[in-house]
Order: sequence, then structure tokens, then C-alpha cells
Amino acid sequence: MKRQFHKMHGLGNDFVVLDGREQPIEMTPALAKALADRHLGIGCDQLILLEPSEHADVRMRIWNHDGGEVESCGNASRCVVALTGAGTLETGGGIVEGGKIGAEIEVTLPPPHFAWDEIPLNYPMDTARLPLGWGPLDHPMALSVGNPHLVFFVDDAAAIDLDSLGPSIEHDPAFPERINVNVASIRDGEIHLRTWERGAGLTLACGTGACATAVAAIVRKKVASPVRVHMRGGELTIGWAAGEPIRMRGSASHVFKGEIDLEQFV
Ligand SMILES: N[C@H](CCC[C@H](N)C(=O)O)C(=O)O
Repeated sequence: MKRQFHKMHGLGNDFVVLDGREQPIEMTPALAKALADRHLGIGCDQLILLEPSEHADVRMRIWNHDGGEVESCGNASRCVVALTGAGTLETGGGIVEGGKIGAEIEVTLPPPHFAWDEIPLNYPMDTARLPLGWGPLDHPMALSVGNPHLVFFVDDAAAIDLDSLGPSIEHDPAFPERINVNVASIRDGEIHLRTWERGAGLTLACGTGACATAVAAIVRKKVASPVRVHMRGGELTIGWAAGEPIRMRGSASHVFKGEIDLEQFV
């Protein structure tokens, strides 16, 4: 049966958004992966499905390019707020609040978690400075912003071969649910970030990666809040203080809408 979809992106991190609120859609990892395929499907970094919610204006479910369902997606949160006008989103990572600020969208993610078993890691470690290293990357901070992230600080993030280092870190046995890998440099009080995303690889931007990196940089007193985060696809402004939710402000873009026969993939 044909269903309408919206093709959207947040700073080049792109999504296919399906709305299952009126007519439910049975999403599976295989169907999500087929829709996300850039040759055989529509193509996207993450597949987003909207469903009714008893706890928020809308439930937002997220599948990565590889078909894995995950808890949070910062860039998609802004896109769903822009598309639906929802003020609250129920996600696997908690309730996200959102609203328009001029031409941009601001969303607020629940406070981060730093405990090893909440990230999660496979065994107890000092999550502020993991005693682990992979080539030129070592002693990252580990945290959860609804989804799991590692944050490495280096002199020049652009010089790191994240294409080869990313997969081995993502799949390291220390991370039972795998992990998103952020490599950042600080210049003039601003963050320059590249992210190898769990289940999607190098993306042009990562909203939760920007949030996790900003929190880590503030904890390590490398920057002050709010902080500008520069990524290949564009910039976000992130605000946070200890114990507080994380505020992220940036653009959300609607590219086109179309329709697709989902049964061709099953
Ligand atoms: N790859 C992430 C999900 C998408 C996050 C990213 N696209 C964002 O904007 O936050 C994960 O597996 O946790």
C-alpha cells in the first residue's frame, strides 16, 4: 500500500519521515534498512516513524541506516518539531521538548547520564576519562544523551582517519550496544566536530553528537555554555549546565514529499 513520506535533513544529516499516527505502519529492521538504502530505496541516514503517544504530542521512533532501532536523534527531533508543530516528542531516550525560535528550531534533551551502566559500558570504568585508546585517539569521555557517545578531544579533528578508526571503536567489545564516536577540536572557544555514527557511519552532522561533545567540553572546562558546534553540514548552538537538560538550536529542512509502496520491500 502506498504511503506518503517526507524527505528532510538537519544540517545534511538526512531522514525519511513516515507518519503512522492515523494509519499504523509496521516497521521492521529489514524495511527500515531497505527504505534507507541509497540505491534500492529512498535513501537516508535514519528512518523516522511517527506514532501516537500517551506521554507527548507524538512518539518518534528512529532506525539507523543499518536497520537498528535506537533511542535518540537530535537532528531528526528538530525536523519532527518543524514538520508537525509538536511541542513534546516521546523517544527511547526520554521526552524531548521543542519549539520554533525565529527560523530555527530549539529542542531540549533530558539531562545526560555519566554512569558506566547507563551509557552502557560492558564493565565499570572512569567514564570521565576512559582508560582506553585506539591509535591516535585515547582517554575519551563516555556519556549518554539518550544514546551512547564517546567524545575524543584532539588538536585537529580533520586530520583523524575516522573512516578507518570509527568502525573498530563503534564495535569494540567495551560497548555492548555499540557507540557513536565523536572527534572534536576546540578553536576560539568553539567546537569543530566530526562524528562516526553508530549504524550510519560518517554523517554531515550529528545532533546528539554535538550535544554529547558540548557537555564533555563544558565538563572538562574547555568551553563555556552556550557553545557553537561546527560540523561539515553546518552549525548548532548547544547550552548546558550540570544537572540540567541539554538545549540544542539549529535548522531543520524539508526537501520534498513523495509516496512509496512499502509492500515492494517485504
Ligand atoms: N546514530 C545514532 C542515532 C542518530 C543520531 C544522529 N543522527 C543525531 O542527529 O543525533 C545512534 O545510533 O545512536
